[in-house]
Amino acid sequence: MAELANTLEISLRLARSAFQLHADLRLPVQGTTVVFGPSGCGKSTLLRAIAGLEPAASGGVQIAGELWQAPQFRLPAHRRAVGMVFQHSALLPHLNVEGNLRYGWKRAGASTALLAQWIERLQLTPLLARRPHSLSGGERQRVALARALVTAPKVLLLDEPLSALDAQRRSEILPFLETVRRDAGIPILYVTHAVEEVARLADYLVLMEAGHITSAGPALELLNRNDLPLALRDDAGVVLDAQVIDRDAHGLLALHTRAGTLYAHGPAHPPGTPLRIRIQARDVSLALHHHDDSSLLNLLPATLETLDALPGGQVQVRLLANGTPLLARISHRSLERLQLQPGMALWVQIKAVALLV
Ligand SMILES: Nc1ncnc2c1ncn2[C@@H]1O[C@H](COP(=O)(O)OP(=O)(O)OP(=O)(O)O)[C@@H](O)[C@H]1O
Repeated sequence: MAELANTLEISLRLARSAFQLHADLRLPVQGTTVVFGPSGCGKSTLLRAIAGLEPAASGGVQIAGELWQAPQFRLPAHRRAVGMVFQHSALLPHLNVEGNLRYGWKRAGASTALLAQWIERLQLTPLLARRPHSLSGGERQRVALARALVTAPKVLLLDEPLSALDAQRRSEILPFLETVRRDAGIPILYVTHAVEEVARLADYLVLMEAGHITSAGPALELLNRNDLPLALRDDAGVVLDAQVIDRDAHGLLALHTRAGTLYAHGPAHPPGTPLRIRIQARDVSLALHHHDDSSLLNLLPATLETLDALPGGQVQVRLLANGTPLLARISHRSLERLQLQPGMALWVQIKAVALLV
C-alpha cells in the first residue's frame, strides 16, 4: 500500500473508429512526467481519460493511493481532484483575475493560505484587478496555472500550456513552470511537442505512438538514448546534470559534469549549484587530435561508440566521454575523411552548451 501512495497507476483503454488508446503506466508521484509523441498519438486523450472526461475510457486510475477508476467503479470527473491547463485556457470573461482564482478555490474549499501562496509564487498580485481580455497570452496561462493549483489538486495535468505562445513569451513563463514543478508537491503530467520543454522540465518521460506507450523512464536516461525517435530529430542532443564550479569576470561558468569540465555563459550561481545543461548534436564536432589553437573552450576526450546514417547525407555519432553519452552530427564526407570507426579515441568539440535550469 505504501508503494501505491507513491505512484500513479494508470491502465486505460479507449477505442475510437481509427484510434485505440492502450496505456499502462506506473509513474512516480514526485516531479514532472512529460508525455511526448507525434500529433494524434493520444496524449490529450490520455490526460482527459485520467481526469474522467472520456466516458468511454475503461480501466483503472489510482492517484497516490486514491482510487478514481477501476473496472466496476468510476469516480465522476467533478469529484476527481485534478488541476488542468490547456493550450488556450478559458478564463471566465466577466470576472477579473482575482474572481477567476476565487471561483475554483471556493468550490474546492481549499485554504486561504494556498490561494495567497500561488498568487505570490506566480507573481499575480499586479494582475488581480484585470479582466482576462486585457491579459497577454503568457499572463493568461499564469492565471490558468494558479487557478488550477488553488483548488488543491492531487495531480496537475498540463496539455501544451505554452504552445500558443511565441518564443519570447515561452521563455518568460518557463521559470514559473519550474516554480510549479518545485513547489506544488503534486505529480505533474505535461504534454508538449517541444524538446526544449522536455529537457528543461521533465523528471520522467513517457513516449507515445499511435495510442501506445513505447517507452517510459527517467527523463535523462531516455533523452540520451540513441534508439528512440527523439535521437532522429533535428534538435537531437543530450541532457547532462552539472554543478557550478565558478564564474569568471566575463560571465563564463565552469561546470562540473560526469563527461568532464564544460564552460557556458550564464547568470551568477553560487559554486555547487546544480544545473541541467543540453548539448545539441549539431553543436558537436569531432577531431582526431587535441588542438590548442582552437577558439572552442569545450574539448573533451571521448570514445566513438556507434555511427548511424541519417537522411540527407548526415551521420549521427554516439560517443562516450568518461562513460557519459554524447551525440555529434557530422557529414558523411567528414566521416570518410576522418575514417571514423567504432572504438576510436577522439576529441569532442562543443560549440554551445545551453543552460536549462
Ligand atoms: N472527440 C473526438 N472524437 C473522435 N476522435 C477524436 C476526438 N478527439 C481526438 N480524436 C482522435 O483521437 C486520436 C488521438 O487524439 P489526441 O487529441 O489525444 O492526440 P494528441 O496526441 O493529443 O494530438 P496533438 O498533439 O495533435 O494534440 C486522434 O486520432 C484524434 O483524431
